[in-house]
Amino acid sequence: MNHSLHRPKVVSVNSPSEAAEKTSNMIAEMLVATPRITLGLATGSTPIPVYQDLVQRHRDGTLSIAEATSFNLDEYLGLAGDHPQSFRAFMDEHLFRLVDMNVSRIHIPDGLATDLDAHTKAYEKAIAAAGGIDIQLLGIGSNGHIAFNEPGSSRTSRTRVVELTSDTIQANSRFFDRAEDVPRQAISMGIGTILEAKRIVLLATGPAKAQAVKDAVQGDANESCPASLLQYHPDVTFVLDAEASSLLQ
Ligand SMILES: N[C@@H]1[C@@H](O)[C@H](O)[C@@H](COP(=O)(O)O)O[C@@H]1O
Repeated sequence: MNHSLHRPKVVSVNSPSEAAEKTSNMIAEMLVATPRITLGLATGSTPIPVYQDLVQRHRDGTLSIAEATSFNLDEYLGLAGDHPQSFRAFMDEHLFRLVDMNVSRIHIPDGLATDLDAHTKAYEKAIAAAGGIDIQLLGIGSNGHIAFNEPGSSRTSRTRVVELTSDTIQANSRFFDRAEDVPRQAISMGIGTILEAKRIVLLATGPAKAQAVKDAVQGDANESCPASLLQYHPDVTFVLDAEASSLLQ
């Protein structure tokens, strides 16, 4: 494990759409240079314009994702992949069905897995067997969470079942009819898993992310802000719009 701290690179632009474009450029450039790449993918509202941009490039004939392998960060426990609020359904809707990805190389935790210990260990093994993640896309929760690694998650955590905090349940309730419908648990890659990606790009937009971004980039690296633990990785880029970067000094 890497024990030295690094200052993350910050790319700050004006609008959310420019931030998404910078992010999709990084991913597309890597895909064009190395089509057999392994992508780490994220859900949430923030990456939607990144996926739209990748889909557009595919439609324009300038990008193929056919050779790539992908691993998503997380999935709600208890939701089937075809449940409309599952992260699998989100990815199908925003990316997988709209590009030429090979379904056999798409990986996302199974919210209905029964032997969770075996399932989470197999997920880690599959990442390793694919040669590790070449570029991991991340968003950030307003409490600093990455994937579903809530405050208090260890730097060495691996893919596992996690409890969601009430702020996260509240924030994600906008996708559900009622807050009571939001699952209380999820399967999430760990921080240790994420830190093994060769390169990490975290996209954050909007004022609700400004404090978490400040804590992650300029605060101490500790478990109270999980994204601050990215300071242990030598190649992290935060791509921010003006609002998300507004508290950085
Ligand atoms: N597990 C996901 C995270 O991967 C994501 O970064 C976060 C922020 O989502 P949004 O981009 O919608 O603000 O939400 C969820 O909790």
